[in-house]
Amino acid sequence: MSGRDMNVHKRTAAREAADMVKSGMVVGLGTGSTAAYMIERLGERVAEGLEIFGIPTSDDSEDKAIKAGIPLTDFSAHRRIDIAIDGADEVQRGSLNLIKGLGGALLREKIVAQAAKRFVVIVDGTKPVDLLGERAPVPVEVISFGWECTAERLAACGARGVKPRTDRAGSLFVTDTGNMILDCHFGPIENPEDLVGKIDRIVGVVEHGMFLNMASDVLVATTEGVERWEP
Ligand SMILES: O=C[C@H](O)[C@H](O)[C@H](O)COP(=O)(O)O
Repeated sequence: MSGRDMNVHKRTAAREAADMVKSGMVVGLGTGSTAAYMIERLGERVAEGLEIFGIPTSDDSEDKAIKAGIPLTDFSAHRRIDIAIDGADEVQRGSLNLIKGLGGALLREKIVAQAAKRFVVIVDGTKPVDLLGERAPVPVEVISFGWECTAERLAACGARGVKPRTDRAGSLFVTDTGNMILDCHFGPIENPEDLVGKIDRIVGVVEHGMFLNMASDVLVATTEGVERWEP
C-alpha cells in the first residue's frame, strides 16, 4: 500500500470516530498521525457548533487541539472522560489488545484511556496482527536513573533486544513526562497477560505500551471501507 493510501485510510477512520462525538462530551485526544486527523475533524465540528472539552494525551496533541480551536480541560475539572479516541501501532485480531507508544505518548494515553467510558481506536489496515509483537516492539517508559539495570530486567522477560529510544539527533528520547523509552523486541507474544505481569513488577518501569482489554471499539479503514470491531 502506498503512503498516500495509508494516510487516506487513517483519515477515514479518524473522521468516522470524530463524528461519534456529541455535544457535552469530554473527549480524550490521542497522539500520532491518525489521531491528528481526528483532532482536525473535531476542530471543524467545534467551528460548526459542537460543544466539547478535550483532554490531550501529549504536548503535541495539545498544540494541535489549540490550533484547531478545541476548548481544553484537565483532570482537576473532569475525572471522567466520555470518549477517548486514539491510534495504535498494533491491534490484535479478536482480543483487540493493542501496542501503543511508538510516538512516545503511551503513559498519558493509557491514563486517558483508563479514565474513558469508551475508548475508540482508529487504525489503517496495516495495524491488525494475529499476535502482538509481530512487527512492533513494546515501548516501555522507564525512569532514567538505573535504566541500564531496568533494561537487563526487561531482557530477562524474554526481549530479544532492548534499545533505548533516541531522537533524530541521536540523543536519548525524553517523554513529555521526562522519562526514557526502552523499545523491547519480543517478537510474537503468545501470552501478553503473563508478560505484562512480569514487566509491571520491575522497579524503574513507569508504564508499558501494551493496552490489554481497554479498547471498546476499533475502527479499521481499508480500501473496502471502515470495519468496526468490538471485543
Ligand atoms: O505514542 C504514540 C501513540 O501510541 C500513537 O497513537 C501510535 O504510535 C500510532 O501512531 P500513528 O497513528 O501515527 O501510526
